[in-house]
Amino acid sequence: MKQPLTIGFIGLGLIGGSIAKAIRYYYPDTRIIAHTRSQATIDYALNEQIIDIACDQVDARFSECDYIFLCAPVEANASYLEILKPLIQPGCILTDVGSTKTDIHTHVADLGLEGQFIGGHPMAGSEKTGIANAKRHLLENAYYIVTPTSKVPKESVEAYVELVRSLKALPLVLDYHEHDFVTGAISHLPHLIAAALVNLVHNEDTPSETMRMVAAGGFKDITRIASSSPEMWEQICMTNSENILKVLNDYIRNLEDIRVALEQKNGSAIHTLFRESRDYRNSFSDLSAGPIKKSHRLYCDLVDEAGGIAILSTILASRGITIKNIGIVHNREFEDAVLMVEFYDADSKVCAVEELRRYRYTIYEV
Ligand SMILES: NC(=O)c1ccc[n+]([C@@H]2O[C@H](COP(=O)([O-])OP(=O)(O)OC[C@H]3O[C@@H](n4cnc5c(N)ncnc54)[C@H](O)[C@@H]3O)[C@@H](O)[C@H]2O)c1
Ligand SMILES: O=C(O)C(=O)C[C@]1(C(=O)O)C=C[C@@H](O)C=C1
Repeated sequence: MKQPLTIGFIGLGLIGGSIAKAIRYYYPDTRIIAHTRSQATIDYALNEQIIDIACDQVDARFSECDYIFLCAPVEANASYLEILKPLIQPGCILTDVGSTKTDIHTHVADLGLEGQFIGGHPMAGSEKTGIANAKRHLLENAYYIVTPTSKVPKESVEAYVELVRSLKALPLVLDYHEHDFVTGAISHLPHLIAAALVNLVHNEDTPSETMRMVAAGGFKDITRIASSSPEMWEQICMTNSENILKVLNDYIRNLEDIRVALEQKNGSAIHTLFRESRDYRNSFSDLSAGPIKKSHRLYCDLVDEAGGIAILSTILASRGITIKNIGIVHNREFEDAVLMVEFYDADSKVCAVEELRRYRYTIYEV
C-alpha cells in the first residue's frame, strides 16, 4: 500500500470517528482531512489530533485524497457525490460506511463514478452517536461488508480490502442488492421492532408508570437499539423500504401465527417457536463483533483483596494500558476468588500479561 496516504472524511461521528481513530493509530503518518456539519466535532477531532486539516466545505483540498470516506447519514452521503465528482483525481477511491447500499450505488452509476466507488459497511456500531463515543477498537473483529462496483479496478478492490483488514476488521465482499436484503432482516427490521415495542410499552403503561420502573434485562436487551439516532434511521428506512417491507410482512405473518397459537392455547406451537429460536440463536458465532463481542480478558490471583485492584490498575496505567472492565470473580473454576481484567483489544491484553508476570502475578486463561 502507498504510504503515507491522504484520507478524507465527510461526516465524523461514531463510525467516521472510529475509522479515523483506527487509521491514526495504525498509520500515524496518514494525512487526514475532514468536513462535517458540526464545529464541535471538528474542534474535538483537531484537539485529539485525529485529523490534520478541517474543511468548512468540500473543496479542492479533497483532490489530494487517496480515499474519501462518506460517513454522514446515507442520504447526506449520496448528496456529496456530485460535489466530489469534479474534485477527485483518477486514483482516488470513494467509499462510504452507510447502512444501505443500493441507493448510493444508483447515484454513483447515474453520475458515472462507478470506476472509483467501493461501497463499505462496518457491521459494528451502537445506539450512541458522535465522535466522543467513537472508538478505534469498534471495527475490531467486526465484519466489514465491501460492495465494489463491477467497473472499479480489481487492484483497487484488493488494496481497499487490505486497508479494511489492516484496521482489524473482517472484510466480506458482497453484491449490494444482497447486502440490502440481508441487513433489512438482521438490522433494519430489528430497529423498527425495537422502536415499536418501546412505544407500545409507553402507551400501555399504567398511570404510575410501573412498566417503565420494573422493565428488566429482557426488555432492555431487546430495546437498546430503540435509543438510536432518528435522523440516521429515517434515512436508512427510506432507502431500503422494499427489502424491509418484504421481511416485515413475513414477520407480521409470524406474529399472526403466534396470536393463533395463544388463542387456541396451543402450548406445543409456542414450545416449538422457542426451541427453534433458541437452537438457531445459540448457533451464532461470537467471532464477529456483531451479535456478541469478542472479549479480551485475563484472570489473575488477588494478592491482597483490599488494595489489590488499585495496585494492579496502577501497574497497567503506568504502561499506558487501558482497562475496559475489572472485577472480583468467585466461581467454581477457580479455587479462590480471582480478579478478572478485560481490555479493549488483543494487543493490550498481551502487554498486560507480560507486565503483570514481571510483577510475579499468576495469570490464568490467557
Ligand atoms: N451507528 C451505527 O451503528 C452504524 C453502523 C454502521 C454504519 N453506520 C452508518 O454510518 C453512517 C454514520 O452514522 P454514525 O453512527 O456515525 O452517526 P453519527 O450521528 O454519530 O455521525 C454522523 C456524522 O455525520 C455528520 N453529518 C450529518 N449530516 C451531515 C451533512 N449533511 N454533511 C456533513 N456531515 C453531516 C454529523 O455531524 C456527524 O459527524 C450512517 O450512514 C450510518 O448508516 C452506522
Ligand atoms: O449495535 C448496535 O447498536 C447497532 O445497531 C449496530 C448496527 C446493527 O447491528 O444493526 C446498526 C446499524 C448498522 O448499519 C450496523 C450495525
